[in-house]
Amino acid sequence: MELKSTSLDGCFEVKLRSFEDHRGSLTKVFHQPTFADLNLPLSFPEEYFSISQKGVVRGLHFQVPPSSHAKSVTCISGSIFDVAVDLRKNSPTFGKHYTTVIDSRQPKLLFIPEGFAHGFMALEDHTIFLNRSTSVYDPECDAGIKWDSCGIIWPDIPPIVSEKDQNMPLLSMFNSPF
Ligand SMILES: Cc1cn([C@H]2C[C@H](O)[C@@H](COP(=O)(O)OP(=O)(O)O[C@H]3O[C@@H](C)C(=O)[C@@H](O)[C@H]3O)O2)c(=O)[nH]c1=O
Repeated sequence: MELKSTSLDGCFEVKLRSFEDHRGSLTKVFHQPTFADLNLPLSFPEEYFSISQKGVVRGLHFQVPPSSHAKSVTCISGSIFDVAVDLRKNSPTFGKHYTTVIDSRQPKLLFIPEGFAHGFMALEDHTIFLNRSTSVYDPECDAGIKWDSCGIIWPDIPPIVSEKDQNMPLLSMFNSPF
């Protein structure tokens, strides 16, 4: 695993190691000693995957205090256009975003610290997104900002968005608790 900085302080890409042979491949998404060496969190009490068809947009999500958390996200089938938005009021990059394509065929993680919103668009049918969070899901603290309110240039694919996400507040109207 190899850490790469992004334009947002504290948000990292982590290149994953794959072992390939005639059967296929094996890729590690978590290795505790390596995460410790890279100064990344070691405890991820909730982990899940979602399956999306091409064009599905999920986000931009986060949990507010006292249940805010960091995330380690990746794509294990298909590919995603992944986005992190800095919501830390005192950050020089407040309101700015980082985007990257995560392709399951060239696997990498995006590590998103507390104080960020996260979202993605699935670029292929049957895309599988894998998320690990440093605290469990807390519906009381589950929050978001509208996916198209942050100046992100999304891929030119008709977006499929849930009603919940379509009704999220605009970034400009959002009073960040971070
Ligand atoms: C996010 C989440 C949802 N759920 C439940 C609540 C709900 O009934 C159902 C679907 O939830 P959502 O519509 O919020 O799922 P989804 O839109 O896929 O939410 C995810 O979006 C991406 C962008 C992220 O960054 C993730 O952290 C997460 O917020 O799953 C959990 O039990 N645990 C969780 O961690």
